[in-house]
Amino acid sequence: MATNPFILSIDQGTTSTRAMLFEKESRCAFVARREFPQLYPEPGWVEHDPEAIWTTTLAVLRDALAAARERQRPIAGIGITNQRETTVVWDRHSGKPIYNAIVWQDRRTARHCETLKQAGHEPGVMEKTGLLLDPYFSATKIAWILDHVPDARRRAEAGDLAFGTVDSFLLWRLTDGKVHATDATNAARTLLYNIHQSAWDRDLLALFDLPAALLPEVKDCAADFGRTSRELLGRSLNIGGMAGDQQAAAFGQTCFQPGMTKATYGTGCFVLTNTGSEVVASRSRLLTTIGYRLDGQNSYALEGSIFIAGAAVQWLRDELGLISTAAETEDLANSLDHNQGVYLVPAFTGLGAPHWDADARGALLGLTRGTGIREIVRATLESVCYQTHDLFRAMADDGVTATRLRVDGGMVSNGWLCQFLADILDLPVQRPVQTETTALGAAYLAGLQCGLYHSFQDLEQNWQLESEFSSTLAGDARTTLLAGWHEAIQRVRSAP
Ligand SMILES: Nc1ncnc2c1ncn2[C@@H]1O[C@H](COP(=O)(O)OP(=O)(O)O)[C@@H](O)[C@H]1O
Ligand SMILES: O=P(O)(O)OC[C@H](O)CO
Repeated sequence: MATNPFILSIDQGTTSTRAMLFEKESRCAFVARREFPQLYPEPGWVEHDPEAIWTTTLAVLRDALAAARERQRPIAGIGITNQRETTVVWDRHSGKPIYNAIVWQDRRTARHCETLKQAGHEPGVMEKTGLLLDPYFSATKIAWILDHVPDARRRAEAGDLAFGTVDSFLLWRLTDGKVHATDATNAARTLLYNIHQSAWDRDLLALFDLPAALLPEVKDCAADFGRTSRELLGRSLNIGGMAGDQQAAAFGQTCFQPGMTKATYGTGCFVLTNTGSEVVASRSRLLTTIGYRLDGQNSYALEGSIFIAGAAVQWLRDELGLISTAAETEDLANSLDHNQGVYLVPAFTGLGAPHWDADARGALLGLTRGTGIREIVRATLESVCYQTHDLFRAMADDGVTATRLRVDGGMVSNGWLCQFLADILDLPVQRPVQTETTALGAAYLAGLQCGLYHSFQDLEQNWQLESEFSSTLAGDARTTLLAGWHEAIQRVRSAP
């Protein structure tokens, strides 16, 4: 292996695409980032143009390769991590998508899911996939495309079309159509993959009326995913790591032992607890998912998914105009001793775990004549912490208890948020030095595959604590705050 190489990570997220160069010891040496348009063709629909996903990926990749060249450093391998569940169907011959990418947040298939639920299919689906019948996941999105794009179903059955989550689509393009593959963590979010047998499931394909010919091969998270096309990048680089972004973040946080838990605060918030080789079937409407697969062995996780976290701060900035930057929220929240009884329930796209109430809508409660910007901002940050608390309570009901929480994502630069989180969870909250853990996790997977790392210990020694936040709140104050929150949640539920 060449000396002192970088690992290149592609992080294709919901609102932007990033490429980063990592040093072996986890320092990020370079970041390129491009945003791309969010498309809302109808209420409740969210789409991306797959060509925008592709062109932003190519642009950030080229920037990262130029940065490595400038520093005269080789690239050991590429890791890919991605927004999960988002669905692309493309023509195998031309490589062109036949419809826009239907994004994980899209609710257009709510009725399809409801029909399947009414017919009693949810318990069987949950048993095999660890997921619920919700429009969040890929299967009903694929069916929608086949049912609405002329001739798509026939072409799918003839083997002319390919389905992939964003990782697969990018891999196909990067390898010039040579590789149609995904990894176990992304496959586990489709509603078509049996997480016990580690195989696409024929009965699930029949239930959603989807031909197997659409599907990619499923690999380990550290595996030979092929090489980048020389025509495309001028270099043939090994793609050796792949994982959905939340699983990659848990890997980047080195949550390798059962019980270790991370929460990533970006657009949404996703809490994952490692459950090791044990598949914990949630009784509390959390998701069971594959945390990572290495050497053919699954490590499982319990997941709580909150759809709106940082997006609520963006709403304060862009829709309400109450702040001009997200960072201002810290001082505004800090300037109050108490929330003054004001609660925001940011159910802008319904409620995720553990409620899964697609029809709930947001509300601001407890307003008085004295309520101002500071109270609303504080209620917004508090809502992110209360939602996390509800996930932890659900996990505890499932017999999974965390003793501390590792946090990452754009929001955790907000120290007030981290402190309130520790107060409400009554748990130590640990913020690492490297909070770009999603991209780092993909880099670690690629680094394991190319032999830059040899064991989990190599990765664990990279993890460094930046700050630990511990609860300073008295128990009865916590109980009172949570009682106010739960009353607010009841007020917005569509069917309490
Ligand atoms: N200091 C801050 N306080 C509160 N929220 C913040 C702060 N900085 C960023 N955010 C929020 O974090 C989100 C960005 O995080 P990021 O991890 O980049 O998200 P994503 O990868 O989902 O696009 C935005 O929604 C933004 O509003
Ligand atoms: O792109 P992010 O960071 O908002 O993450 C999206 C999740 O993967 C959706 O499940």
